[in-house]
This record gives sequence, structure tokens and C-alpha cells, in this order.
Amino acid sequence: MALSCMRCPAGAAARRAAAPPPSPMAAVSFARCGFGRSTAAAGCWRIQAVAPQGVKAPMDPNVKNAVTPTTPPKVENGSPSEITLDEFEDLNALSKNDDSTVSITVVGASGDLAKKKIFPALFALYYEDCLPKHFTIFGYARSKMTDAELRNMVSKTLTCRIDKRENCSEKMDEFLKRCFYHSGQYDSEEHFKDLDKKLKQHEGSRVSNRLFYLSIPPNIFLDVVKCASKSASSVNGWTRVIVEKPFGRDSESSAALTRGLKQYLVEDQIFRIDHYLGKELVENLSVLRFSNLVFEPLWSRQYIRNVQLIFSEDFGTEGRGGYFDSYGIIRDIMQNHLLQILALFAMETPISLEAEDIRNEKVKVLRSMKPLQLEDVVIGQYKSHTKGGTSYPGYTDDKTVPKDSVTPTFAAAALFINNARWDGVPFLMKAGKALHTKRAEIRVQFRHVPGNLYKGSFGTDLDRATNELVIRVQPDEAIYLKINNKIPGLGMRLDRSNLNLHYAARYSKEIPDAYERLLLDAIEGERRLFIRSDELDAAWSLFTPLLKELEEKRIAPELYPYGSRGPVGAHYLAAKYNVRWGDLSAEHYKA
Ligand SMILES: NC(=O)C1=CN([C@@H]2O[C@H](COP(=O)(O)OP(=O)(O)OC[C@H]3O[C@@H](n4cnc5c(N)ncnc54)[C@H](OP(=O)(O)O)[C@@H]3O)[C@@H](O)[C@H]2O)C=CC1
Ligand SMILES: O=C1O[C@H](COP(=O)(O)O)[C@@H](O)[C@H](O)[C@H]1O
Repeated sequence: MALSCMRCPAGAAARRAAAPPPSPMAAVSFARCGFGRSTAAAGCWRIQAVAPQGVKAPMDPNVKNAVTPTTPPKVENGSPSEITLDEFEDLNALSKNDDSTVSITVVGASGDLAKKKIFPALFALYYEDCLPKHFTIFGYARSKMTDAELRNMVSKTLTCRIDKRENCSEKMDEFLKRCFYHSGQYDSEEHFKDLDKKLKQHEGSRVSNRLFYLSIPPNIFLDVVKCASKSASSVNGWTRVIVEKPFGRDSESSAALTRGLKQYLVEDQIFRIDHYLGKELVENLSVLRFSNLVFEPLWSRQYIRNVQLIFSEDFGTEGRGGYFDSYGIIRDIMQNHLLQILALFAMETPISLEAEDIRNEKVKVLRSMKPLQLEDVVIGQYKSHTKGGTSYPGYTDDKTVPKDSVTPTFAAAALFINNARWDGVPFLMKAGKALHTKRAEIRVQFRHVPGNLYKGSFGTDLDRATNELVIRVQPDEAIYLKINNKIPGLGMRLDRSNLNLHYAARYSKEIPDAYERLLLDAIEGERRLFIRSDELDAAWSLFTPLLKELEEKRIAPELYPYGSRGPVGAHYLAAKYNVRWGDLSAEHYKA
């Protein structure tokens, strides 16, 4: 039997267990389970009641003349044993047979991100049966293309998961038939009106819900939002816009962008995407902490000595030098991806898993932080390097980058959260391109064991004996805890070993791409993993003074060879706070 949109490892049994009996009073729709979706937590699926006909339902602020409420009241889960799997499937079919449709317009469809990430993610959702029954995908860009040409372009980047190969090409054909293209200018209301006509033809008499994904350079965001909202927004359903980073270059430009967007949209319609929030292990961070008794009591300055957030890529800015040179690594990675992870890591327990409760806690962390000081930052830029007969270009060898550019391609920084939980704990960030490895990790180094009975076994370097929790976000997802252990035998010798949760060994399911989770969330109106405007303001406040100082003083970055471990200055910065970067220890390579 085909299962629809499964995210729960417990599978159909869990869904059946959690599904309540059908109510004669209300139509039902099923929502995916997951963090933030179900407060009942009894199983995978919860039921949502849709007001019976004639009953006035609550509406999204952005829904004009809504026919179907988008945020229906929740009904608590019913008795787990009262529904058969067949009944469940019937209900599911009923929910999918509803009278609404979703039109997804990928603006900038001819571009790199659309091809590489957005269309493949939409296909993966289709394959998993996660898209609504009635949906249409439109590509929009200036390039001239027919529907067939778009399909041909998209088909080149579609793949099926390794564990889901059944009917793959058939599913691809079905999916491609639902993809269309409309060529137009980004600032032409007329062209968006033409798009609107085409969307209407596909939507027919159904309630139309519309999602626009802005996969375009930021200088044209506002033109598109203006035209789309004036000429192509839904008249009877919701209209939502996914905005890609960069959200400005500093506090002022970010605030101006937000003001501009809010001329045409309300905050709830704006989905600012940070794809790191969609990564499986970032999503798991709160689960690890809040659902395991062993971690939360340790989660403070009392036991944690420092936290490290590390991003490295083993390739340079190849092909994106033009964009990168006006942003640099601090804006590209630190101010968004690493800072978002930090906020999730350090937040207080939210009062619920609802989006606003989580985002409220994250913004409190960001507002408690000290703006970054120049003396707490090290910047670097990669230079050319020849290894094994191959020569790797330096950053400024890129034709789109000025020869005298001082844009950092590497940065390390020490940040502090001035609140009771984290006072004095350094949060060290490190991000770089063209380094020796591709990796993203969160490392938590714990304090020394007071009066450790075994300290004689560690020599003079007590740091080597501290516990370290490593959350390897990518690649080869894993969570491991370094502990001290007795080496088996008659003597008393200790070594450091890992308690290791290696995802590939533990779970057979392939991990979905971050864009899949985030697109599905946007379609479902789940805002938890998207950045709210006050979070964005707080994030820019931390980095803007530093960025201005770096640029005004044209501070020269420390040069490091392509493929190396980055500037040595990063070690001095860590040493200043009595920290050793965890990713450079010998254990790292054994893990
Ligand atoms: N690529 C990536 O890996 C990532 C990208 N992003 C962000 O996503 C967005 C899209 O990225 P990406 O696909 O790489 O961007 P592209 O540079 O490929 O641009 C996307 C499309 O926008 C149109 N376009 C490009 N430049 C201009 C211009 N100056 N004026 C008007 N239209 C233009 C082009 O379409 P046409 O000419 O057909 O109209 C192009 O195909 C950007 O905001 C980027 O910062 C974020 C994270 C990663
Ligand atoms: O946002 C960005 O992220 C990518 C890295 O994303 P990942 O999912 O492949 O780790 C980075 O290469 C790019 O410079 C940046 O804009």
C-alpha cells in the first residue's frame, strides 16, 4: 500500500495509532508530524478540524475571503485503537481530495539555485507524496524558454533517493508534466498579470494558494514582490513569499529591505529562508537537548567550557566570486547559518513547540549578546597553492574579484551571551572556504572533572580528558560524545573513546535535503524554521559595527594556502579564551 508523506520512522502503525476516529461534524485534514507540529506527541499524526460548512472559521491575516481556513482549530488526538489502517487511508484520501490548490512559482527559474536545489526538492516532495493533490509549478525568469525546455532543464537535476527508486522515471515524468514556464521581466506588472492568468487556468474554480520562491539576486527582490503582490497574488487563498539570503548587507540595508517587503506583504507572508535550519541535525538539536534528561542539566556555564560552531568548505568561491566579494564569509555564513545554530543551541526552553514560542526564545539569545569586537575576530583570504602537481587558484585570481580585494574568505570569532546561563562562556565560530575539508559541526567542550581521581592517568594536559559532545551536521551526520574509558586489561590505563551515533549505521533512510523540509514547511504555513524580522535585526546588530570597521579600515586578511587549515591567527584567538579548536585534535580524524 502506498503511504503518503511519511516523515515518521514508526511508519503506518504509528500514524494509525495516533489517528483519531473521524468526526461526523467536521471534515478532516492530516498534518505531518514533527517538532513544532504536534503538541500531543502521542504519535506521528494529529488531526485538524476544518470548520463544517456554514461555520465561520478563523483566518490567516493574509487570506482574503478565505473559503478554507488555513489555521484551523486543533482537535486533541482521539483513542489510538479506534481506527483501522484502511479508514486512515480513506481519511487521508479525503484530505487530499480537497478543494484547494497550491501554485508554486520559482522566480529566477533559470538560475543556479533553482536548478540545483529548488526543483529537485520539489520533486523529492512529490515523490514522497508530500505535495497537495492539486499543485502546479511555474518557473518565471527573463530567459526565453518553452515549457518543454524548462522540463528538459529541470529533468537534468532530478534524482531519486537511493532508498526510493521504485517507479522513479514514471514519477519524474508525472512531476515534469506539472511544471510550466512563463518568461517575463521582474519589474513588469503586466508580465505578472499574464502569469496570473496562466495560474488561474490551472487552478480552475479551486481555492488558490500561491507560493513565490525568490531565487534571484537581492537587488530585484522588491520589484518582484511588488509585481507579484499587485498582479499575481491569490484572491481567495493564501499568498506566501520565500526570500533567499542575503537579507541586506548590514542593519540599515536589512531594515530597508524589510520595510520594502512590508509595503506589499505582512510579516506572516514572508518566509526568510536559512537553509541550515532545515538540516536534519540542526533540527535535532532541540530534540537532543529537551527530550533527554542527561543533556539539559549540563547545558550552562556551570558545565560547559566553550561551544564551537565550525563550517568549512574544501572549495573556493568558484563561479560565485562576483556575489561573494560584496558579502564575504562573515555575511555569507556567520551572521546567518552559524548564528542561527547558536541561537537554537543556547535558547531557554520554549513554552511550546509553536513557531512564535521558539522564535521568541531565539531572539532573546541574540539580544543578550555582545556585539562583536575587532579584537575578537580573525580574518583570512585564500591564496593560490600547488599540491601534487595541481595548482589551485587564489581568491583574487577569480576574474570577477578585484585584485586588491580584502574580502575575507575565512573568519574566526569569539562571541559571548550576557545572560545568567551563558555568562563568560566563549562561543567560538569558524567559517572558511578553500580549506582542507568540507564539514559543519557543533562542538561542546565540557569543564574538567573537579578533583578527578584519575587525573594522574592523563598527564599534565587535563584538556585532553574533558568530555566533548560533537554534532556533525554534515557530511556523514553523527552525534558522538567523547568520554574517558578504561582500556580493558589488568592495568589501569585510560583512553578517550566515542559513544557514537552514526546516522548511516543507525538509520537506513536517506536524509532529506534541507530545502525539502523548508519548502514543505512554507506550503504548510509552518514558520518555525524561518527567520522573523526581529531575529534578523538582532543578528545584524551583532555584526554590523564589526563589518563597518573592517571595511572602513580595509583590514588586510591573513593569507592562507588553498586547501590548508586556515590562518594561524584562529589558534591565537582560541588560546586567548583558553580554548583549543576541537576539529584539529587527533581524535577528530578517528571519529
Ligand atoms: N546558488 C546558491 O548556491 C545559493 C544562492 N543563494 C541565493 O539565492 C538567490 C538565487 O541564487 P542563484 O540561483 O545562484 O542566482 P543566479 O545568479 O543564478 O540568478 C538567478 C536568476 O536571476 C536572474 N538574474 C541574475 N542576475 C540578474 C540581474 N542582475 N538582474 C536581473 N535578473 C538577474 C537570471 O535569470 P534570467 O536572466 O533568466 O532572468 C538568473 O538565472 C540569490 O539571492 C542567492 O544569493 C543562497 C544560497 C545558496
Ligand atoms: O548559503 C550558503 O551555503 C553554502 C553551503 O551550503 P551547504 O548546504 O552546501 O553546506 C555556501 O557554499 C554558500 O557560499 C552560502 O551562500
